[in-house]
Order: sequence, then structure tokens, then C-alpha cells
Amino acid sequence: MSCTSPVIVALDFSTVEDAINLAKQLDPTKCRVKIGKELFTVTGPKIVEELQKIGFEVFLDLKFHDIPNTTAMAVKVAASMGVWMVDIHCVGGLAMMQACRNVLDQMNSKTLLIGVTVLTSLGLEDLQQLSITKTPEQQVLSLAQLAAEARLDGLVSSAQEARALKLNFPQLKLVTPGIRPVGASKHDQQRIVTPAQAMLDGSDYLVIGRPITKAVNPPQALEDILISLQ
Ligand SMILES: O=C(O)c1cc(=O)[nH]c(=O)n1[C@@H]1O[C@H](COP(=O)(O)O)[C@@H](O)[C@H]1O
Repeated sequence: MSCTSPVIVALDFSTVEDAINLAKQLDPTKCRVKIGKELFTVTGPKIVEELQKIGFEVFLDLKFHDIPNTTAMAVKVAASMGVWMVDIHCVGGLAMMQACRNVLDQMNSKTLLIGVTVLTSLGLEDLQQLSITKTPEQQVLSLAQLAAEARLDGLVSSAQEARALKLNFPQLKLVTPGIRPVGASKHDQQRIVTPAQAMLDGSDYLVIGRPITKAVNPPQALEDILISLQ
């Protein structure tokens, strides 16, 4: 059965056992799962297969960022594993994004190619430290312009930019981490939004990690979030 929920649960764990244990408490019709750098580095591709076997669509979040050929070949391998979504950093540039698009087109792949704009852990001062004089929203919008030109399927940004992105780039799917239910800890996130507000503002998918994975009762935490969206 395919998943219609907007929630993607970030399985940020350091062992296969912990990731599978959490995933098995969740229902693949109620969320998708995300494999990030920590989990993939320790497990390699077998975790993708294991999660697919128990019915989950997988977002392989390795945020590739390299020269065009290297990045496109990494995207090709990810797509050949049958992942639902893969991401690359937009700051890799237009040629890099186009190379990734082309490789997926040549494979007739259905894997969604998503460009990371400005990480949700970064605020205005962090951008200034990087010699970026734009606000986070301005920087997100200018990277989105390049991503649209490269015909990416969507973007990762904070939901704080969702409204402006949907207005200017309605064809792009918006994947928004930095989601925090009312009262939840921010942890290392800066540009945070509640689940319901993110959906109202135009997010298509909500990436949620610790508010679910570190909850006393993860399936209930997911359920509470889904109820808050109704
Ligand atoms: O690409 C991502 O998923 C991502 C991009 C971004 O800008 N910010 C961000 O937090 N993420 C990921 O989203 C997840 C957020 O986890 P929590 O902060 O625990 O909800 C982590 O796995 C991050 O790696």
C-alpha cells in the first residue's frame, strides 16, 4: 500500500538494530523514513534494503556535493537501489544539478531528486560568517531558482521559506526539516516551524527526527503529529 502521509521520520541511529527497532514500531502507510549520514556510514546499503523489505519508502539523505560527474554517479547508484528520494546540495552549482537530473532521466528513474538550499540549523549570523550577505530566505530563493532551472523535483528548506517558495516555484516539492511540535526542544535547529503551520505554508513533506525517535512512545508521537494536521 502506498503512503499518503507527509511525514518522513529521520532514523538518525548508529546501528541497524536501533533503526529497525524504531521502524518496526511505525506503520509504513503513516510515514516514510529517512536514512542519513550516520546510519548509512555505519551500515551501508543493506539498511536501505531492510527498510524497503518491511514496506517503507526511503529518502536517502546523503546530501551529495562534489564535482558534477562524481555527484551524478553517486545519484545513479542511489537510484539503482530503488530509493524514493535522494538529495544533493544546490551550492554544488547548476552544472552539478543538471548532471544529476540527466543521469536520472537516462535511467527513466522515478527517484525524486531534491536540492538542499540553506540548512535549517543556519541563521542570519551563520550566513554572514560564510560571507553570504543575503538573508536565509533570499539565499533559499536564489538557490531555488537554479534548482528549478536544473529541473530538480524539489527542495529542502526550512518551512519558514515554504510560502515564498510555493508562490515562486509551485512545480517544486517542498521537503522541510526543522519541524517542532509546540513546546518541543529546538535541539540544534534554528529555523523551526510547527507541523500544522508548515503544511499550511505549503510544505509537501515534513522531516521529523528527535520529536518522534526520542519520544517515550514514538508511534504515539507520530500519531499526535498526524492528528495535529487534520
Ligand atoms: O536534508 C535534511 O533532511 C536536513 C536538511 C536540513 O536543512 N536540516 C535538517 O535537519 N535535515 C535533517 O533532518 C533531520 C532533522 O532531525 P530532527 O532535528 O531530530 O527533527 C536530521 O536528520 C537532519 O539531518
